[in-house]
Amino acid sequence: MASPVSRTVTYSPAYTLVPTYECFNRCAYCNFRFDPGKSPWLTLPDAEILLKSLQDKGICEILILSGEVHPRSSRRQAWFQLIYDLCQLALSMGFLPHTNVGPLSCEEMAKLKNVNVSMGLMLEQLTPKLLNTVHKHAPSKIPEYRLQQLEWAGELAIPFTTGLLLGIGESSGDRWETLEAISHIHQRYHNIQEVILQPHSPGSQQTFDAPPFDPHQLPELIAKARQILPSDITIQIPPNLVKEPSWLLACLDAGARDLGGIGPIDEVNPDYPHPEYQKLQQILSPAGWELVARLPVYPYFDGWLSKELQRNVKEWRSAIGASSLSVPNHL
Ligand SMILES: O=c1nc2n(C[C@H](O)[C@H](O)[C@H](O)CO)c3cc(O)ccc3cc-2c(=O)[nH]1
Ligand SMILES: C[C@H]1O[C@@H](n2cnc3c(N)ncnc32)[C@H](O)[C@@H]1O
Ligand code: MET
Ligand code: SF4
Repeated sequence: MASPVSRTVTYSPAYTLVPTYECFNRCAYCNFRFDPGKSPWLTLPDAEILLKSLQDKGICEILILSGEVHPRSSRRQAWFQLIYDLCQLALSMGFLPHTNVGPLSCEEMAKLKNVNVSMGLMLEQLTPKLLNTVHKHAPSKIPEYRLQQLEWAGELAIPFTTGLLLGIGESSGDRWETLEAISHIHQRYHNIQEVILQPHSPGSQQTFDAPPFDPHQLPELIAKARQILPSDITIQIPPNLVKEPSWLLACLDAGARDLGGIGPIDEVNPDYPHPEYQKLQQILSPAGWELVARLPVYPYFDGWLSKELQRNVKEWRSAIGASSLSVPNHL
């Protein structure tokens, strides 16, 4: 008898709030950033208006995604406070925040744990050679700093999302090393909920002149990642960056089980809109996959959250159980 195979693929109905697009780093592949001081910051009243318009629309996750203010800048404290306040506001309105705003101090991380159900930071690639190329002007991308974030998240018991950015000048050996490093951290702290395998996708703003990561290479990479990563880490692939239906299905066959946060705009890759829910269903259903909404925190981490956060999470889990989330209004 064939062994039973789970045919469920998940996604998170999400909306992205951007505290600021300004960033002191200049990653050569970035289509998001503005120079410091050249982009207004989101205000709390504007965020509240935005969030109000999202209530009762099936959106659960608020992804807080930001450009970065230098850790030693006199504006760092105000930047951090805005992020904290946005998370608190989203929570008070019933949403579940997930913050990915670049490297944080251990103290900043500890504070954000109180207002986030999970957090994230892409490890991207561990090889230091990228500091001479795409990350030449991006001090936040020093690999050891980023690895340390994963460890601090472990020490602080924060459910964490990380991932690899593919096709930015790394070799396949570099990819295995990065996956192995994630695997080691997870074996020590058991804090990594998912790993995103993100194909570099050129946009209209970037300076890095390289082709997109060839999605045809993804299934083999996913299969290898599945062997390296512990089985309780989910592999996520962004469906807007793997356009071809047959390749999306090949990625699932290879072991990917999550499509990440899906919402009206992919702020990181604005030239690649997220597919509509119905479109995804049309691709997945005939192949026997069921597309199921999930929360930004995986169930086995609920116990790591404060009682207050657990209350919000519990409500969303029963809403999902009643499948009121299966077709978000905005998709
Ligand atoms: O729409 C996007 N969501 C991105 N997300 C959102 C992500 O899919 C969800 O927030 C998590 O799966 C939690 O539900 C990220 C989250 C991280 O923690 C780290 C990196 C990313 C990258 C992206 C991204 O490029 N585009
Ligand atoms: C939010 C995450 O998105 C990734 N990121 C930044 N720019 C691009 C791009 N052009 N294509 C794909 N991913 C990108 C970075 O790894 C960042 O950490
Ligand atoms: N600046 C952060 C990083 O690169 C998150 C947003 S990137 C558009 O990790
Ligand atoms: S990828 Fe993130 S860190 Fe790099 S320039 Fe863009 S916003 Fe800044």
